[in-house]
Amino acid sequence: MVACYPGEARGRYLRHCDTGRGAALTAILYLNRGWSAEDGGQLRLYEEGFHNTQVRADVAPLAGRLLLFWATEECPHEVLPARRDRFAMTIWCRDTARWTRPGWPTRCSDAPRWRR
Ligand SMILES: O=C(O)CCC(=O)C(=O)O
Ligand SMILES: [Fe+2]
Repeated sequence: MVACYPGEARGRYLRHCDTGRGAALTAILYLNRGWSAEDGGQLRLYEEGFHNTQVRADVAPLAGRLLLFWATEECPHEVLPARRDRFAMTIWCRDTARWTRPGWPTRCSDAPRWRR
């Protein structure tokens, strides 16, 4: 999917998790040349937990930047208001093994964790 967040309307996407898309991983490629901090539109990542408001990181949507994160409650996120048109190409990577293999974790908190 390619999404455009219109700058004129201060396009944004409120805090959510990418659950319900049948995906294990979200992959986003940003397409915005010459993006600066004043343009807003950062992807704000929160600490794990749907209601957790602690900010983990703000990521600028710079052209060529590829961002990967779990499409689970482990990675709540939102797109902050953009002040110019903001483009992003997203692929939700499915993991069919999750549904077919007995005992496979259905929540990332049950799976082996990345070291931070
Ligand atoms: O464009 C982004 O940085 C994130 C978009 C997003 O969260 C989504 O499409 O679910
Ligand atoms: Fe999302």
